[in-house]
Amino acid sequence: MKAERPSLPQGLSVDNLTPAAVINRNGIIEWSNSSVDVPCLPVGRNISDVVPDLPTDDILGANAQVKVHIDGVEYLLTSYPDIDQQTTVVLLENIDVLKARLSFYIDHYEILQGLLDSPYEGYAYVDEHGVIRYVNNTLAKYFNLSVDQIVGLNHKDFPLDENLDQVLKTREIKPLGVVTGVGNKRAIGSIRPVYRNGRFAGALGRYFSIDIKDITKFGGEYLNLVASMELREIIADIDAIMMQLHSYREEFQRRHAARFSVDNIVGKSFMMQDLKRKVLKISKSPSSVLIMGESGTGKELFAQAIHFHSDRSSHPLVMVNCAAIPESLLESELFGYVEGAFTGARKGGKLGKFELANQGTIFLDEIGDMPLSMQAKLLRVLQDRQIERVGGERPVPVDVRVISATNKDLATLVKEGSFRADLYYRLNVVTLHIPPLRERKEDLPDLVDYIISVMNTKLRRNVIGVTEEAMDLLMRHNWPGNVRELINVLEAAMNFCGGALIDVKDLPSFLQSYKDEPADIDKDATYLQARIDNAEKKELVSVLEQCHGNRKVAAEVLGVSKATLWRLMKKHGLL
Ligand SMILES: Nc1ncnc2c1ncn2[C@@H]1O[C@H](COP(=O)(O)OP(=O)(O)OP(=O)(O)O)[C@@H](O)[C@H]1O
Repeated sequence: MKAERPSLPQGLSVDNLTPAAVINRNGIIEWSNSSVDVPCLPVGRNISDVVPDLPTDDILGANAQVKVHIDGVEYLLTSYPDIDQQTTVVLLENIDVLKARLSFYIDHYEILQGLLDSPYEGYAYVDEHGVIRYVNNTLAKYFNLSVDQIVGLNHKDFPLDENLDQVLKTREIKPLGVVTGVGNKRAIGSIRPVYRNGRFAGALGRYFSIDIKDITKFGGEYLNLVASMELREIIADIDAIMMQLHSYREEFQRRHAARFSVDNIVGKSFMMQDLKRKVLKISKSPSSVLIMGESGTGKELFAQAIHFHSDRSSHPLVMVNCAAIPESLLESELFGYVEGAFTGARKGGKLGKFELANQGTIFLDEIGDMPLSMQAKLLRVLQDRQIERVGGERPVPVDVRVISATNKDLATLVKEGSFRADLYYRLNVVTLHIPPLRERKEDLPDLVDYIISVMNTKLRRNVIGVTEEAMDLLMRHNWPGNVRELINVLEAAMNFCGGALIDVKDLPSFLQSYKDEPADIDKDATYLQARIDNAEKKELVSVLEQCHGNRKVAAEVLGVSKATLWRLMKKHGLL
C-alpha cells in the first residue's frame, strides 16, 4: 500500500517522473513516489541500503547535493530538510537526462539569441506592470539609444508600440502597430500578450523596418524574410492600403483638374488678347502670380487657364477662398493637422490644402482678406517651401505654385498696414490685371453669345441671340458685377423670353429704363473710339507680323510714314 505523502518543505513540488522520497531522522524511507512505478526508493527501507555510496550524515536534516549510483545509474541527489528537521526530502535526477536537457536548452538558447539579435527585426518585452524588460539592439538603434538606456523604463515614458497600452489592458494581440523612432524611422509589427505558468506576464512585440532604405540595404537576406508569412501579410495589407490611396488620389486629381484653358476665355478685345498671351507665357514658370480685378471679371477662370497650360496640370489645382474660412480654422485648412491636435480633431489627422496641392497649384482667392497672423505663416511657407501641420513636430516639404487673387487694392492695404509688404512682394512676382467689363464692352456681344449657348444647355432652350434693341441696352449698362452680373441677367431673361431672341421686354427693369434716357453721346463716343483703337491695333499687329517686324516694309504696306508707324506703335504699347 502506498504511504500517504508527508508535507513537503515550502516551495518544493514533486512530480511523478523524478524519484523522490521522505526519510526520517534514522534514514528510513517513510514515503516515496516511486515505490510502485519505479521501485528504486522502497518505503520502509533505509536509504543507505538503497543508495550504497550515500554520505547519509551529510544529507539528513541538511540541504545538500551529491552524486550517487543506484544499480549502475548515476543520479544527482538533492536533499531538502523539513522545517523541524524531523524528516528530509530527497530527489533523484538521472544525470544523463539532466545533461541531455541542458544541451537542449543551450541549443535553444543560442537559436533564440540568434533570432533576437536579428538586424532586421526589433523585439521588445514589457512586463505586466508596463516596465520594459527587454529590447534588442535593432530596436534600441531606432531610438539612437543603447539597450541599457531603455531597459527598466516604464513604457509610458517611452514611445514604444502605440498599441502597447491596449494589449496590457485587454490582453489581446494587436497587429499592425507602428513604432516611430528618431528621424522618423518607422517599423511595423505586432504585439501580443505573454503568459507564464498560466499567469499574464506582459507583452512581446516584434517589428520590421518599413524604411525602404533599410529594406534595400538588407538585400537578399531581407527578401528571405519576406517569405515569412507574417511579413507577407503585412506587405499585402500595405499594398491594399497603397492601392486604395492611389485610387483616392486619382479621384481627387480628377475633381481638381483645371477645367478651362485660354480658349474658354471669351473676349477679342485687345486687353483680353494680351492677357491670354501672357497666360500662355507665364504658365510654364514656377513664379507666383497675383490676379487683380473687380469681382466677377473672371479671375478664377484665368487661374484655371494658367494651371491648365502649366507642366503641373496633371497634378491638382486646389482652390481656397480665404474670405470664406473663419480665421480660427484657416491654419488647419491650409496646413492640416495631426491626430489629437485639438478637441474635435479628426482621428488620423487631416491633410491641408497645401499638401493636397503638392506638385500642383494652389489658388488663394480673396487673399486681401487673409488675417495678418496667417499672412506671416503663409510667408514662411513661400520662403521655406515647407509647411507645418497644426500640432505636428516636423516640417513637411511641399512643391506648390501659388496663384492668388483679390478684388482689393493690395498696395493700399499694405500702406494701411492690413497686408504685409513682404508677402505682397512674394505673391506679386507676376501680376495680371483683369479689366472690368465696362472697359472692354467690345467683348460684350461675344460674351452674350457664349452665355446664351451655355444657358441653352442648362435650361434646355433654343435661344439664338438678342435683338438689336436689347443689345443696345446691354451696351449702355456699366456692369458693376461684370461677367457674373451679365450671366445672371441673361439667365433671367431666357426664363422670360418665349421666342428665339431675347428682347427688351425680357430684360430687367433697370436695363429697360435706359431706353428712356437720352443716348449718352460721351459714353457712345468712348465706346466707338475704343472699337476704332482696337481695330487699329489689330491691323498694326497683323501687318508687323506679316513683315516679320520690319518697320520700313510695314510702313509701306500701311501707307504711312515711318514716323507715323512709330507713333502708332507707341500709342498701342507695341514698342
Ligand atoms: N472672359 C470670360 N469668358 C467666359 N466666362 C467668363 C469670362 N469671365 C468671367 N466668366 C464667367 O463669369 C463667372 C465669374 O467669373 P470668376 O468667378 O472667374 O470671377 P472672379 O473675378 O474670380 O470673381 P470673384 O472675385 O467674385 O471671385 C464665371 O462663371 C466665369 O466662368
